[in-house]
Amino acid sequence: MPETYENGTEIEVKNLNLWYGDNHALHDISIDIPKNSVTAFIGPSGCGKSTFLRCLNRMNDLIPSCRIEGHVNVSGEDIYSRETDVVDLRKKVGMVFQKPNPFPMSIFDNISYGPKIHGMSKKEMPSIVENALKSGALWEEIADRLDASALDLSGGQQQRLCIARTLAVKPEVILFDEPCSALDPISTSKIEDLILELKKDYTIVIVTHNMQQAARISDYTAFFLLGDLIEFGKTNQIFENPQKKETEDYITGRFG
Ligand SMILES: Nc1ncnc2c1ncn2[C@@H]1O[C@H](COP(=O)(O)OP(=O)(O)OP(=O)(O)O)[C@@H](O)[C@H]1O
Repeated sequence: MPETYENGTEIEVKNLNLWYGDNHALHDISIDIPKNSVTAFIGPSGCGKSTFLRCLNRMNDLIPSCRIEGHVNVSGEDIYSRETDVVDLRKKVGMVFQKPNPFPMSIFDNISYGPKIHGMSKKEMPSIVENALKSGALWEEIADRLDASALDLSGGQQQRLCIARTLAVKPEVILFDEPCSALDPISTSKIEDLILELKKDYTIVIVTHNMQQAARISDYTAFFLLGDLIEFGKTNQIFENPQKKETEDYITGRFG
């Protein structure tokens, strides 16, 4: 595991175990995720990537059979402590899902929804919406139709809207769960460019099935297999000089 990071550590996970009923799905995971960087989680289907990602903003709380042991600190805060307010946590640690999921309302209302809930001032809403759409690389395409339904946007635009919606509440971390798997190559490349831009201001963690994508956009890569974190390191080291045979087999396409 890398020891120190240029921008410091954003997320510290220690000895995290997770069960769905009797299924022990994550085994004693410990990892330090660097600030203002892109960290990719890779591994074959069912290895626990999405489950682990969801641990980082307590999305698994919504699954009744799920039990978690261990520690997760986000910018120094123990997110599984009794005092943690989950709504505040999910503001700090935003999430973008595999399929774009805009609300069935206007573009403007999609972006202003979160800021309103978090009590941001109504007067500032137009500038909050504009800034979020600019940061989400969507403003120029839709500035003249903020009242149109978000559902009329293309799939790629919807995904950038969902990213802008996450940015509008000013998170510190953004979790991406295979954000491009429903998108064409051009939309995918726009999202990848956007992620590279966003890492200047945010800590990014992305689950991807696409190893070329991990190699293109991530600074660090974690390889998971059957609920174990097998190897974690700088992306070029993981891809060019993996230390574990399982990583090498996966990277070179021998399985998975
Ligand atoms: N809601 C759930 N309830 C019960 N078991 C689950 C649930 N979600 C995931 N699992 C199980 O946990 C394990 C890890 O699944 P997970 O979806 O995290 O893997 P993954 O690596 O993200 O897979 P994929 O790449 O296919 O999305 C699998 O055995 C899966 O069946």
